[in-house]
Amino acid sequence: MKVCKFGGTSVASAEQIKKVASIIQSDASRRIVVVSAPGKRHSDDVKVTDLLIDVAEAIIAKQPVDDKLAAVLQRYEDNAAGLGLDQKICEMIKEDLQQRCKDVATASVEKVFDLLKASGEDNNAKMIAAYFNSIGMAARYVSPKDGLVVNDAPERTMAISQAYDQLSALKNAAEIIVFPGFFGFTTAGQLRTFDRGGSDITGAILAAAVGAELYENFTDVDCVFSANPKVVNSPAEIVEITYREMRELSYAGFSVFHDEALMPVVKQGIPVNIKNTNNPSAPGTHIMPKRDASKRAVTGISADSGFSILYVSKYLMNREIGFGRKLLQILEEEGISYEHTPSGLDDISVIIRSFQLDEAKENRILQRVTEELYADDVNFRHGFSMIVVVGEGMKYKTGLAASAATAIARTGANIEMINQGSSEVSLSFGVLQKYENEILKELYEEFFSAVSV
Ligand SMILES: Nc1ncnc2c1ncn2[C@@H]1O[C@H](COP(=O)(O)OP(=O)(O)O)[C@@H](O)[C@H]1O
Ligand SMILES: N[C@@H](CC(=O)OP(=O)(O)O)C(=O)O
Repeated sequence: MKVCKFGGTSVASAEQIKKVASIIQSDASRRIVVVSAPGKRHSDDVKVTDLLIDVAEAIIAKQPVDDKLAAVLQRYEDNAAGLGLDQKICEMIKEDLQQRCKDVATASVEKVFDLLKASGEDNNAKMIAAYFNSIGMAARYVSPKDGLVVNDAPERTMAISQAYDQLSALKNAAEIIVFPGFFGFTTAGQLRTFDRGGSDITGAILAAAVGAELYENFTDVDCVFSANPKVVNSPAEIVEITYREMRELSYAGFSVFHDEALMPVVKQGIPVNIKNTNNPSAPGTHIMPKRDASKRAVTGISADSGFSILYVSKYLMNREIGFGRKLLQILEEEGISYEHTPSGLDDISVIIRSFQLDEAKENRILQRVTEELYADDVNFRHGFSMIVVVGEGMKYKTGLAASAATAIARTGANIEMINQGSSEVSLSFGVLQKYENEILKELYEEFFSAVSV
């Protein structure tokens, strides 16, 4: 059996939802359908999840929500009309949204966001199941309440082992299951959403739970490209990619597949196929445990902004036992995770996602590192991007780092950080954000021009 996830663009309009139905009808092994909230219908459109975030923000600010709720409802009304569905379903969605607004009147900020955001996929799954039924497909909406069990706050939302046991029963369902992506419930019944883009994670959890033969992830591009198609013109298509390569690429900028969606399928070796709802006969990209990496050293190049560097220098740091641990402990106590820690004899840099920092935290960290670790110099710098060159074949290719550095030098950018050491499949560069796109284009030229895929 196959589990199919349809992203926001695939369920953005009635026309798109009709494509989803025919994709499911065309292959009897497509038994579980995971859906996102309606996404963008065109580049200037707003995703329903973002409209719901507006509603949540208004609730928190104690401002009127009626216009904002109306904008959400309008999307469902348009879709219901285009699908020929009874407007009763829109009444049901309106009541659901009003009830959620009441339920969160005195709730914490996190709960307000979670409950409102999750309604996007929940109501869409109900509507899509109703549409499937209306055209004679035996289908049933299933709530994440019936098995998608997640951990408690404050840790980031993740499915716990109980979820896999409970959801495995879906493999015996007689009907096609329509399951909303993006959220689950704790054992105490608390709703929690995954990170943005998290419907990919729901699909992966279900694929693992039922032991699917394939996890199909439908989006709006024919395949995963070797670089972001919005930056590089007509990048090479990736036909096959390993889990490790995909993990590295989706970590930094390959927004087409969420990096947390790999873990559940990797554990069971379930292959993933990224496909296009608008062109389902295209073979797409296959993500698999292993592949022949002899043809090309580099598989893809990704880039992501929003990084900060904490730089610490102290003479004879290399001889001081426990210096790194104490430094990282200070970050841990501030609730900060880190990405890389390149170091020299007397210096260490810690690369951090900037959204975790604020002025007060930074000042506390600077003060503690100075006073408790007796650092000679400590500072934060912001506005960096990470560029990651990825390929299973890289370890066999000499001079690759030199070629990458030369390509970056052509843009005039200074390399602030290089990290190759531990990962066998990636080479990362920290650079000033303003050079990101130019570097991506230069690196693409360096590794992909004049080579056939
Ligand atoms: N390397 C890449 N390959 C393919 N798509 C990419 C890549 N990097 C970024 N993208 C973008 O990811 C988008 C699809 O992901 P997403 O927005 O999550 O879609 P969905 O609506 O299906 O969830 C594409 O439209 C494309 O612009
Ligand atoms: N709707 C949620 C979850 C999701 O996965 O969406 P999409 O499939 O459109 O990336 C979001 O916008 O984050």
